[in-house]
Amino acid sequence: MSGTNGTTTANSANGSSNNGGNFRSNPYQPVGDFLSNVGSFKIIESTLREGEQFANAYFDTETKIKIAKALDAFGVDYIELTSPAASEQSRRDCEAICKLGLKAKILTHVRCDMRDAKLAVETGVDGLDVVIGTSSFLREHSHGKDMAYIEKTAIEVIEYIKSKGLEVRFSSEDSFRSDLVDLLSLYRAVDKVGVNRVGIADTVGCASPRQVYDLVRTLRGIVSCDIETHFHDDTGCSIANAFCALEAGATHIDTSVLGIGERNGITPLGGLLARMVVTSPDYVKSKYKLHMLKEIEDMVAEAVEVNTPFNNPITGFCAFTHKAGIHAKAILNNPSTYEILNPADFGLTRYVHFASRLTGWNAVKTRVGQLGLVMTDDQVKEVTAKIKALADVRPIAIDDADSIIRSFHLTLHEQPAGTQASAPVEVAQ
Ligand SMILES: CC(=O)SCCNC(=O)CCNC(=O)[C@H](O)C(C)(C)COP(=O)(O)OP(=O)(O)OC[C@H]1O[C@@H](n2cnc3c(N)ncnc32)[C@H](O)[C@@H]1OP(=O)(O)O
Ligand SMILES: O=C(O)CCC(=O)C(=O)O
Ligand SMILES: [Mg+2]
Repeated sequence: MSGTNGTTTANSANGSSNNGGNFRSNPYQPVGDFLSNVGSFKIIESTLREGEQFANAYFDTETKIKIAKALDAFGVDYIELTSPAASEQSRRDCEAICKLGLKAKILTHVRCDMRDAKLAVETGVDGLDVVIGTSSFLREHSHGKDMAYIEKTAIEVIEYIKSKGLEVRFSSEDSFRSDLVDLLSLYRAVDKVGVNRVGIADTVGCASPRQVYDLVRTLRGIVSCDIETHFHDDTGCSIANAFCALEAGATHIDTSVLGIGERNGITPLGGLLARMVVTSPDYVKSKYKLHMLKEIEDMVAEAVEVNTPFNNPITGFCAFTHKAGIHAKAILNNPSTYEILNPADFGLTRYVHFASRLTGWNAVKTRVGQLGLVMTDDQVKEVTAKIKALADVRPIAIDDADSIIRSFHLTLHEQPAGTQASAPVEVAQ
């Protein structure tokens, strides 16, 4: 099929499948680290909790249900919902989603407060994600509680939730600006009373991958329960931080579709899976319906009235577009030369640009073939020069390049004018 911006779909030069033979080897799997969970992590999908905190988000019940069903079909392990303490409708929506009978476990996210916990356990959720800030910023300027109060209340709330037969996670908010000794002693205390998971949250997006690795690794040595992690993207590290957390022994990663959340959001579902499919292809491809990613992102983008960013991993409009001639030639020979992700894994197609001044003759040769025309290599080089000449004057579109190719071809064969098509040709792959 023809692209819209001077591109054409392309498989390998001989037209064979782009996934054959030696398409990808996997040198990225860390080896020799028995704590690493890069090949067995779980996703706590928080579009319907953290995502609702995105500035543009307003999810009515129908939209929440649609998103929850799509995430479930996609294969996420958990779906986290807004606290039922937030509003009466939030509570009703939580109950409605619990009644859908999804495969994913349904969690709701509550303050470390017995009133919130009591309300939440009545909604039908499988578990509660309990949170309280532990940094001095939050202890002084948010809830005003000291560490002794936090530990005592955490234990009460955890024991209460467990007494109701539900799963419970306890997380410190702003973990990376919290005192390490305080934090570890709090986690040790909640681990002792049987919490299912402890959570580390980079609430302000300040952590670097190395800091994440160190903290998770240290925590891994302190608690025996699972470790969940939550990374904001203020400094652009949310995917790298999630990856390092897994390498250090974290078991669960919080995501949201397109990364939506407070401020500029958290680890995006698609971006995380782009990272993880490279590291752990068998696990990721067998667990998640990767072909659904675009549809889910489009659904959420529409619901919150944003466009998918052009540079979004996997689904950005040019994520699999190759433009410069050097790239195009190699991609046409073997896509792995300039692609670490295979678009076919996501139900997508790659495009090779052939209408710019950076275009080389190899890309044009492929296009000539797609148009059903025959030229020698020297002739292709000549017509490539004509495409470049026009592209030096103004941006050119697919129609322009095709017209140049067709006109040139006509001159070669002295065909009468007027037989050339102006529209780009659909090319079957
Ligand atoms: C980092 C995160 O994303 S955490 C999750 C954030 N999610 C939400 O905030 C859910 C939506 N929130 C809401 O609807 C409201 O904030 C509510 C219903 C939770 C609370 O509303 P209000 O009682 O009106 O309080 P308000 O929002 O102004 O302030 C937050 C309150 O929670 C308390 N609080 C904050 N964190 C915690 C905590 N982890 N555990 C217990 N209490 C807490 C604060 O002390 C404050 O209570 P106060 O006014 O009695 O001092
Ligand atoms: O509950 C958590 O672990 C995270 C809460 C949160 O959204 C945050 O700290 O940014
Ligand atoms: Mg958050």
